[in-house]
Amino acid sequence: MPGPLLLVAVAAAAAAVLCGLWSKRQRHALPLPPGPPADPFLGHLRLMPSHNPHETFFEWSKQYGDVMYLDVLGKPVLILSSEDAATDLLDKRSANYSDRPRFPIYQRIGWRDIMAFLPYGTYYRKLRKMFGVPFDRAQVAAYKPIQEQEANALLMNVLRDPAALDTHVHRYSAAIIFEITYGHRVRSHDDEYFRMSEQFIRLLLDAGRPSLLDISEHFDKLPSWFPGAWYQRYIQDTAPFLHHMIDHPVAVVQKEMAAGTAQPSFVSHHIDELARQGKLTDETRHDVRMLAHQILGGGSETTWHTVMLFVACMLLNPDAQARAQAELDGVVGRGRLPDFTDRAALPYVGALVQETMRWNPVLPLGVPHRAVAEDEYRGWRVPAGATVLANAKAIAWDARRFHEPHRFKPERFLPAPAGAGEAFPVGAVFGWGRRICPGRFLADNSAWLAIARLLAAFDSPSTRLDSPPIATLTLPLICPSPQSRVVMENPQTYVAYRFEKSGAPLARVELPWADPQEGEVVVKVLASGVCATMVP
Ligand code: HEM
Repeated sequence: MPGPLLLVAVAAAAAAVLCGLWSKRQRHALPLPPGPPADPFLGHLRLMPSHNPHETFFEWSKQYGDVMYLDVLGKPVLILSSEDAATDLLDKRSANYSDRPRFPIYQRIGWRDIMAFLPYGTYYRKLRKMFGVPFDRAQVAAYKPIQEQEANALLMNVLRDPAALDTHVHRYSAAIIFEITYGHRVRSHDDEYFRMSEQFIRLLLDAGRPSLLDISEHFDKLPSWFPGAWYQRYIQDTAPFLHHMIDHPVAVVQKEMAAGTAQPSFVSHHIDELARQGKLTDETRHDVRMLAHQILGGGSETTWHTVMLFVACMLLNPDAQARAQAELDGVVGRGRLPDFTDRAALPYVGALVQETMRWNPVLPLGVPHRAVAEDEYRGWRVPAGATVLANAKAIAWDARRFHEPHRFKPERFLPAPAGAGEAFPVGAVFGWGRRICPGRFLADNSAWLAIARLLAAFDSPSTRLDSPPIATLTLPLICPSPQSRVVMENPQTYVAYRFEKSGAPLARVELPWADPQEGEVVVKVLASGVCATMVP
């Protein structure tokens, strides 16, 4: 005879199973979230925008709401266009929404084990743990000297060749990553690693951005003549190069470690640690290689685009630039460059960095998540396997959270009464739940430093490139004394100096303020960068 406790347990289990079946059936009967009218066979395929899908989704969300359903060749896609919906599903229910859809192109070019594209599971969690510690909030402080050194190189490069600003900013973001990851210092634009990262970006751009079609489960089944079959060449071109890019730098670190010349780095740390634990195998070496490559993939282009976006924002919003420069002048003065110790005293510059990130999120649809099991949300059914996209642009431009969201207004993030006290949309910028960007603390420091120093040293370089220099100075490139005293020839006009040596232009400096008074300008060429001071 079974005891009463066992009977109760069996009855409870049966009830739970029946309840589960019943609620599953009931959930299955729920309607799908709203969306534009679909074709009976192709679903929304023909409506799918090939360019800037986030803009189209943003427009659709005004009609269909913040939880929108699309069907792409039978694949369910959910678009979340509000902070509430994205937080409810991707943060609060992240046990179900931390998976990724398959990325067939990426898998074929060699990114099978790239953490950002891995399904949520044991292997992903292992890699995320290995990735996490060196980039947590406290640990990233160790990288500040690298960021400062590269910010100085950025200023010098902009000074020498302002027209190549984009390349200089790319070098800044890539060089930080290369030194942290492989202990490799980028010393020139011809650096082998920097060239590799340029070629990598070119390949991505040449091939075009993978579209929503590429994340479809059906991608593998598409014939090569199918519109958009450019991927065939893309895979051919990219795979061997990527292989080299993934393997080579780690092989170099291992050689240097054997020779005792390796600089401390993410790779050397993990190899040492694995060896110490007796776990250094081909398999774990592969993990380290893929993680190291992931740091560049996740961290370089995003930071580069953030800084370039800042330049665009300054060209469009000179008042915000002037206000940030006034704050820098007041706190830092003009005799040195800002550094991390000034950060807390520069609230407007901090808000300006945040507003740059909000105004045009670098990843406007984030990275897709995937619902593992069927779910119910606000009375709608979310099918198992649905791709879930958070529309960062719609969230960052939500008029219920941000006043005049289309306008660039750093002060929105300043606490009242100085500003509107609005909350920075972390999710829209850095993602959600267990998949939130693990490089966000490093990224935040890199973006802040580059922006603060560019503001301190230059005044919209790209707008002033065409201004003819009004004074030509002859200075050696590296000044023998740290200070060179220069008298301005025409103080009323905009200041642009060309440094020449033996008649050949070496560099041109544009001083960071627009209306100098009459007097002398002291141009300091410091080991740590360039700055200039007005002497009344
Ligand atoms: C301003 C710069 C950056 C922005 C805007 C940014 C943004 C993002 C976003 C939106 C995601 C997707 C999160 C999600 O799935 O919900 C992501 C993922 C990721 N980011 Fe960043 N990121 C930046 C810099 C970095 C840096 C510097 C690193 C490396 C040090 C990095 C490494 C990664 C990795 C590894 C992932 C994948 C995480 C996962 O799937 O678990 N990112 N990032």
